[in-house]
Amino acid sequence: MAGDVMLTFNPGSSSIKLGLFVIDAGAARVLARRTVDATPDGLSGVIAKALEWVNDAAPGARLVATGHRVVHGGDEFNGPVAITQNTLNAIEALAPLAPLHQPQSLRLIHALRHAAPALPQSASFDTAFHRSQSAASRRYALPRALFDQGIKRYGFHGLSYKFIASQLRQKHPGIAAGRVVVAHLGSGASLCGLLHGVSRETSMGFSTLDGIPMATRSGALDPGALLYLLKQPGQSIDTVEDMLYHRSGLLGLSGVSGDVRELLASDAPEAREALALYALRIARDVAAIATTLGGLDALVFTAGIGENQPVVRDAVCRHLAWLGVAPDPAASQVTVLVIHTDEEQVIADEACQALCLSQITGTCP
Ligand SMILES: Nc1ncnc2c1ncn2[C@@H]1O[C@H](COP(=O)(O)OP(=O)(O)O)[C@@H](O)[C@H]1O
Ligand SMILES: CC(=O)OP(=O)(O)O
Ligand SMILES: [Mg+2]
Repeated sequence: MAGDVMLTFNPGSSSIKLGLFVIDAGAARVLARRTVDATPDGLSGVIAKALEWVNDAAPGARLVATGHRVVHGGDEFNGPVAITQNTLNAIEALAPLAPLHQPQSLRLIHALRHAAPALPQSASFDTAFHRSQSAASRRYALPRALFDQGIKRYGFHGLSYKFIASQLRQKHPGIAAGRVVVAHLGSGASLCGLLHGVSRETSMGFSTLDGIPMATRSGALDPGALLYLLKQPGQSIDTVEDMLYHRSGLLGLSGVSGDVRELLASDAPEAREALALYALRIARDVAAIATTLGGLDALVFTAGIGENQPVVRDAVCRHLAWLGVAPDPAASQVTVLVIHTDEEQVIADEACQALCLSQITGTCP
């Protein structure tokens, strides 16, 4: 096929999702998708594989741009940007704030710059969608100076929430105008409270560890427990960090797996307990976020677990019966929806915006 195409990279905690988009009149339409597993050491291999995939899936097409999901945009970025040396420096400075994700994006961006130096690249930030939150929602009850030093609740999964908000506007305008909690339940997981489609609260805070338990991450933890652990003889910061990011959550609780599918198939009582605790913690945070919103009109489930696991959805809904949520849509006062998320489409749309693609491709409408 001839024509112009764009490649998107969405490095998550469990995989890298690639998207291939046709660019037409400055807009992106999906052509193909692919998920690759990537260990940090093999990332340059991912670039070679991705470029080969573009040639196979769109033979003869011209690759005109790439877009990256970058998890942390800090206070620097409130929307997508073209990657230049300056923006790259700012993204690099934020890497310690998202140690599971940011270094992956940086390796991909550098490897692409090396492989295709003239190819325009853009960055789309998970944090940008939450910039609409009030200072009260973004503050920790810490000495005020720390907020000014960046110790605040940034929130993540913003590309997913942006997509869900746009789906609600298009397909459920009445709900989009109301009080909605979106549960993004993937390997990484968080909740977002939307008021009129705008983020007002989220369960993840300063880092991607906060909020509800995840596949291998702990979720919210008493800071006192962390201090205690760090003071134990022989304990290093690196071991505690590894435990919180890689050995906790559903994996740590069950001792079986971080994958909900394996937990559901397991007979181990620890697996059942892990799933029960997961649903309770999600429901507790939905209720907390509903308080910020002043009530709840709809609950939306999305991402790998949210979209595919009715057992988890039903367990969450049962805990929220007192709020008017029921698994059976006919019996529920609160609308319960399952909406497929598409972070790749948001990355592609934002790349068109950040890179002025209609100018690059000469197809200005
Ligand atoms: N039918 C399913 N298909 C895919 N993923 C599923 C399914 N059921 C549950 N999952 C869960 O979804 C997780 C992946 O979700 P995803 O949103 O792709 O996460 P991430 O972007 O964080 O890698 C897996 O760890 C798995 O536990
Ligand atoms: C921010 C985050 O946790 O992302 P993911 O769910 O893709 O790992
Ligand atoms: Mg993800």
